[in-house]
Amino acid sequence: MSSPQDSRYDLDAIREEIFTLGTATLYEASGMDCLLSPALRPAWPGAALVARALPVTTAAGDNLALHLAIEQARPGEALVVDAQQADHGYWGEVLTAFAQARGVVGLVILGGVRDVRDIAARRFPVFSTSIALAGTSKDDAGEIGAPMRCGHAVIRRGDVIVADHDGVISIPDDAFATVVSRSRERAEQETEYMRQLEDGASSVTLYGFDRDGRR
Ligand SMILES: O=C([O-])CC(=O)C(=O)O
Ligand SMILES: [Mg+2]
Repeated sequence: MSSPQDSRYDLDAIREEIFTLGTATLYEASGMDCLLSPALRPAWPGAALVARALPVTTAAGDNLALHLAIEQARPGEALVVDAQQADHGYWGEVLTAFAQARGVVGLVILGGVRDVRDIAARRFPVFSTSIALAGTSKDDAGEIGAPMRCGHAVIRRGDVIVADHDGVISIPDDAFATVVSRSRERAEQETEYMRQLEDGASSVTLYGFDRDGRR
């Protein structure tokens, strides 16, 4: 299993470039089924995340697994949680403070969060399917670290999670270097397209069509 320790890819060195490339470019360049649910949205404007995934599954309406997962997480990991998309406040300021103290760097949760003003003040990146007030029980230990399916993507511990204003993707470590280099090429090509469009070119011609829409 890959992990932050044995990874070949230094995410810290490339984080700013990944934020600039963005999930839309990384996803298109990957050619992979690596999209998590489009229902996942940032809990505060400007939240962005590049980190190693620690997959977690909770019972609906129960957040004990999140407390346990923070204890088990390695610094630099982000929790990627299937909380059954239930509208409960599984996570808030208390868990954010605990996570930050342990070096956990973000949260992606198919479920609800609360205390978003305080989470934003702490600059802790959170992506959730809802903002929800309802509390949770603490009865079920859930599953921590096991591979997790989300849409067409399967998320394993140590996969690279990228999340921003456009969405959330998950890329296996051994594919990440190729995805980044293809993304750089794609971004360069789009910069050139933009230059030509601003000079009066048409996207119809740039994409290789004639005026009747034929290639
Ligand atoms: O208390 C909870 O279970 C969730 C929450 O609001 C917090 O972490 O602050
Ligand atoms: Mg709270």
